[in-house]
Amino acid sequence: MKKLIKNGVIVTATDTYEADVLIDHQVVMAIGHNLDEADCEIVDAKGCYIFPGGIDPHTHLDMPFGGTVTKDDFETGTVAAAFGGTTTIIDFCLTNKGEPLQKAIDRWHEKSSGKASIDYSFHLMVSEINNDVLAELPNVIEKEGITSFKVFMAYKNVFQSDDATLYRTLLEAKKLRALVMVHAENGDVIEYLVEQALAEGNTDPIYHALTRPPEIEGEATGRAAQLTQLADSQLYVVHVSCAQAAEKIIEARKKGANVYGETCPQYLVLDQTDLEKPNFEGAKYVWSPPLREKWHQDVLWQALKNGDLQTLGSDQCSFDFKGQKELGKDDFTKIPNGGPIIEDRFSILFSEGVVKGRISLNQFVDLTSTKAAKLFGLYPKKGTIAVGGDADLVIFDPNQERTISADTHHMAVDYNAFEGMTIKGEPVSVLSRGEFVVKEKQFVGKAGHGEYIKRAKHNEPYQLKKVLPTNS
Ligand SMILES: NC(=O)NCCC(=O)O
Ligand SMILES: [Zn+2]
Ligand SMILES: [Zn+2]
Repeated sequence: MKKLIKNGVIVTATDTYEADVLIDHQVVMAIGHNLDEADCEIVDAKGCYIFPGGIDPHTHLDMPFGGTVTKDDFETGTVAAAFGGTTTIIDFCLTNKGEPLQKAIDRWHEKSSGKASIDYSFHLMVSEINNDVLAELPNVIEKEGITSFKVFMAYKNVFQSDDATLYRTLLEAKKLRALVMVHAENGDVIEYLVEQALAEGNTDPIYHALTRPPEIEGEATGRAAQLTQLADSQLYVVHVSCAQAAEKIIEARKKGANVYGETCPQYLVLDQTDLEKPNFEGAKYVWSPPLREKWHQDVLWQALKNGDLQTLGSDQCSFDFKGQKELGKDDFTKIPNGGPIIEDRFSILFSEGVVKGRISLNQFVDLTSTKAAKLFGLYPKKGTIAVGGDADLVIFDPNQERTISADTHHMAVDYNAFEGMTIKGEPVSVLSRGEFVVKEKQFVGKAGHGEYIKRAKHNEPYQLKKVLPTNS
């Protein structure tokens, strides 16, 4: 059924204006005033903003890590994402050395197919470059529409690749017009610092942060940026946590390099002292890169405001405290890294960013949706509100307040890292391709509604299907 959203204020990355939105055939059919109401379900958005659906470019759902598997899968993770105003996620497909890339991609399709209630796509981890991989990569782009490759510079003996692999991936990505993503930390030095800490009997969660100092992230970010310039390629640095890494991105961008950066809500709001919480509670705050001293937050906010960092990912990677985080009770290196954030990414940025005057309303949309759509080949199908684009919309009440809690969140985990934090501004209703997924704060979507999206190449527009006339 056609829908007409009336009385709301549309906000895109560039404009803020009052207009109604007519939805049909899954897309935005018209934007304006006095639109034809015939056969329409009328949705009143009075007092609300209408935002493009959030795009979370960094999730790990149903992902094996450290001998366990993330608690949220494509079913629970996408329900929680929808409650939080996110209508598209891009998840990381992990690969194994020696295994055909297609096999890994098929495994990720099996994990997600029929489960997601919002649209999704994949990035592909590249851990080695050899003739088999080189032969498969064009197919990954053409057949699967996977146009971003992830290289880990950390997690030694698990995910970590060497510099030659990163450099060769950058060269290949330039040729194929894909975007290379890096987890930028110096894994070799981390391994040495970890060995030292354990030898001295330092096993508490805080040592996770102390063995991964910010210089280690800054060094790896600078190295990746330099290799990108050498290859004349393009780079996206995931989960930037500190001033040292942000500085390297700013420096590279000033030289005209195609280097982009993402940060995450945890680095904007939480800090290293959380790792010192008693009764092993610090384990709830183990991310890589780790939480930093509080002053880094100001640098990250400034970088978001100035456009030096372009996106906000959640890095959703959730493990229960009981039974999963507890694996590292006697040894911080065994604490599974990551946390549950997919649900609160959008509202935390609104509350801490827009409400507190750190970023504008239009920057909020750019950071949570538009820039990711542009960088990852989804724009203008997604990432804005425009005729012909998918009707992925968030009806957002800027005055509603909520206190974040594991008792009320929709993620599958037994804790929330932002427990007790009050946020202002909440999605009321969320639509994915014209269908309500969340209506008046109730989940009304269904597993399997979410479609796998084959993306366009880096910096190329997604070719929209022709919009059908409203009476067809
Ligand atoms: N970030 C984190 O701690 N866990 C997820 C895996 C990764 O992104 O490095
Ligand atoms: Zn990472
Ligand atoms: Zn991640």
